[in-house]
Amino acid sequence: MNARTPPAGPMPAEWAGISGSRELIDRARDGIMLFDADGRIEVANPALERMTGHPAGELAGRMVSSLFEAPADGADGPSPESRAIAQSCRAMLRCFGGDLLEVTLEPIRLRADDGRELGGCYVFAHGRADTAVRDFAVMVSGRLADSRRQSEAAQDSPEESGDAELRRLQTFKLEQAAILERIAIDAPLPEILEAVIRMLESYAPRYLCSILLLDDSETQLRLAAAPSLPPAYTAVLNGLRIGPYAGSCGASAYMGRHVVAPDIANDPLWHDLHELREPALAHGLRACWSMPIFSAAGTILGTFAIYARSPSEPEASELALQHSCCHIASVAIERKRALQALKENEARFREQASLLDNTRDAIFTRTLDGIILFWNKGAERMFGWTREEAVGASARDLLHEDDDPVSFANNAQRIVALGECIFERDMRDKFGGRFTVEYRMMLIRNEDGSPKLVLATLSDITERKKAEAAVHQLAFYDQLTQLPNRRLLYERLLHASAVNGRVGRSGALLLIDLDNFKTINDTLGHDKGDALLQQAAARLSRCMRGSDTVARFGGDEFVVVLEELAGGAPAAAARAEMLARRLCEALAEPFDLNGYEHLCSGSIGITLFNGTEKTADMLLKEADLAMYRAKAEGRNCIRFFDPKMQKALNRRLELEADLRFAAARNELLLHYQPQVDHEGRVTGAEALLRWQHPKKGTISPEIFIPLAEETGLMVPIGQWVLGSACSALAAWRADPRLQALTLAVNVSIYEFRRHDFVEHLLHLLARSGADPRRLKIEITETVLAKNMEDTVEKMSALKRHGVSFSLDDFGTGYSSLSYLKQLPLDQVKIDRSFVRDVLADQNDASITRTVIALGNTLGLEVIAEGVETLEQQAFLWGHGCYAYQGYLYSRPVPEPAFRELAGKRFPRPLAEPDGEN
Ligand SMILES: Nc1nc2c(ncn2[C@@H]2O[C@H](COP(=O)(O)OP(=O)(O)OP(=O)(O)O)[C@@H](O)[C@H]2O)c(=O)[nH]1
Repeated sequence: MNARTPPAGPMPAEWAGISGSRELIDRARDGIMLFDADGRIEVANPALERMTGHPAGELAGRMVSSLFEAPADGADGPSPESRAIAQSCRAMLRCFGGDLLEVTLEPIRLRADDGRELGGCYVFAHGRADTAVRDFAVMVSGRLADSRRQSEAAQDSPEESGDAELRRLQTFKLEQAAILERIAIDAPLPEILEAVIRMLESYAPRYLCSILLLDDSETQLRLAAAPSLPPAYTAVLNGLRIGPYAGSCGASAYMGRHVVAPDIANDPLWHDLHELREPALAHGLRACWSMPIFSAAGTILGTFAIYARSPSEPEASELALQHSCCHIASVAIERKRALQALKENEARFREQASLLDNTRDAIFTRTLDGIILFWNKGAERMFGWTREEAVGASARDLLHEDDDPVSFANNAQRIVALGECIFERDMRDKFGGRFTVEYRMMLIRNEDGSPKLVLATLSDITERKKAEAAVHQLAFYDQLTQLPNRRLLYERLLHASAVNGRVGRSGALLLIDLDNFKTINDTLGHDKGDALLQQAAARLSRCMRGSDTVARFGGDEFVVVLEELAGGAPAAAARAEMLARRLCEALAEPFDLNGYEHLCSGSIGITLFNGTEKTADMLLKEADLAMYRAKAEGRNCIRFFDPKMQKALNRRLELEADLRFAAARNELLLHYQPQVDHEGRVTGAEALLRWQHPKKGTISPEIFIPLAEETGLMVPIGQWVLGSACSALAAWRADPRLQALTLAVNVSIYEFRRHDFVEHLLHLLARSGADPRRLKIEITETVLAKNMEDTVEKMSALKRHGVSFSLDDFGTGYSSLSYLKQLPLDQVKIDRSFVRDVLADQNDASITRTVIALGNTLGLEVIAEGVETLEQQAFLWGHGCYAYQGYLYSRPVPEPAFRELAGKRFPRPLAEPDGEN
């Protein structure tokens, strides 16, 4: 009791036996008053005083009616409708200052059998009255009424009857306490319910009781306890269907209220229930009062019935007892069911935990601070820590999260922000073993949404990672050297270009080709070749920074990609060259090929890049071009790709493409340059090839002839030239000015080397109708360099048909006299380079003289080309050269112009100029 709250007046004598009653009244939340038969307040509890504002102790002694605004039934306020317990009703309470307060009133009025008022108890509440308080008030009021009745009946010996009642009550209380204890120790429910019944039956031996429980379908009642009822009756009672006319219990459970059948034999509720009524009556059960057992939530759990052997209705005290028993039964049933639910939950949890234990994955939960709360068997297997060791420990220590604190801090933030996260991580177990996991974290929240804990699921993906790595290794690495292969190189190159472009830096691509590597394979064997490639790869790798790539491009070629070289292009070039030198030096160290010492070198081509303008293929082509230059310039050296080189290359490629179709498109044509004798007469012409390009105009033979030679186009072009020359010669036969002229045609070594060259030429001559004696084939010294026999044979064969031969560019090569003697030549031609400076350069003059002398000695005609001045002509004439060709007479001209020239007479040579060299 509150120290400031004074006791609510003295307790009437009858109340003294009900232990704890005063305290319950004083502590009740609801207002309680007890009044005597005159309607005078005996006790008013502190709650009532607080409600009404009346000073403490002031209510005791006042009339109940003074507290009500409008008493409904005359003197003492609302009149109860039943004999003892009326329905609750609304009432207006008069407060201390005169204010009115509307309350719910639970009236418990007590009357004697003759209808006399015995006083009673009122419970006031703002809402519904507390059922415990109400039950208590009912019980206390019942006891009070009984006690008053008995004291009236036994006026003579009040002490005696008071003592007996006190003992019965004490026994009842003790039994109640014992039952509560059994509930607390979780004794079986049937046992407890039986004890409740026995408690009432021993207090009131004239009664027999039963407890029935509503089944799950909520349509039938099942027998829970009825120790004193005849088994033949309980057998029929068990399974009783509830309903408005289903006997006292069936109706009580159906309607949810106290149902009294004062005489079973005549009661309408029992009327149609023969199967139950007959055995009841047969066993002497005449009255049945059934009360619903409510749960705390207000649902019906079952019924508690009291049977009497004679027709009767319950006294208020009996009702109070029944209430009390219902209450205890309700506590027992609810507790049992709660325990059952708890056990089922636990079993379910254990089952789920065992399922979690059966998975291969490690599953654990941790607080947000990282304290481990749950740790499954998978986690034990994965980490080596037992559940006992792990639960309560810090995940940070157990899982070595400090190895990577930043990442764990990030993940902790992510999980709170996003609710879950997945990542891969290398982990360590208790014994230091390492493995890789896929780590999934999920945030578990409280009902209000606040973070509660983290559920972690870890799958060991070490094997999968290894398999992936092996596949990756096969796909992206060279198996011999373990260097990145061509595929990975392309990726890195792409990445490097993109990065460099973004940051505005240059990168470099180096192509390294080992020099004469083939020889090692050929001389020492493939295994030594392999060993050299492996060692070379290792050396190249050692020279690299981590960010650079060295890849095996194929065969004995390696590619190095340098990313983000500092400074502009010149600095980048210098840096690339420095590294290339280092690479050369590294390769220059002797290699030990399983006991064989081998010296090796490499040729390196370098190109620079910036951004993604050039594709990987373009860069590789550039580096390749530069590398070939390095090879061409003696190997074991470094060359940069020069953009000019590329431009020339591109032009060449274009030209080559055009040249391929030039003949078919009629872009090729022959010009004719007259050849003149010392009398000034035209004796013939040299046919010179011209290419009239539709866009680029006339293209010089000095440009396109070497191109045709390099690209293999010389043969078809040469065939066109020969065919056209033959056609021209055939046409000349009809022109008296031309019919006696010879036509000189240049034949390249490529054509001449063809096995069917002779047949082909004869075929052209025959087909065109040209006179073979008018055709002069000009060959160069290179033709003579190889396979002399074949050359002589072909020349001789043609000569037999009248074709003559001139040796072009004589003196520029290495042809020896012995060659000249063997060849069936008709003419030698002095190269224009000697003629040009013949008057100014001693050497040229003496070579020219020698060639003329030689030709004359061998009986060969000598012709000089490039004759531009009369002085040159005079010199040549003076030294025995009687045939000339050059601008002095005419440039090469189209055929119509040549026809004109053919009849012309050019000036004869002058006398040899003075001061001959
Ligand atoms: N042992 C070995 N040889 C290879 C391998 N792959 C390619 N080769 C050979 O490597 C040689 C490459 O020769 P090239 O680079 O063309 O010629 P080289 O002899 O190095 O001559 P240069 O490059 O002009 O100095 C070829 O003979 C290939 O057969 C390999 O994996 N192992």
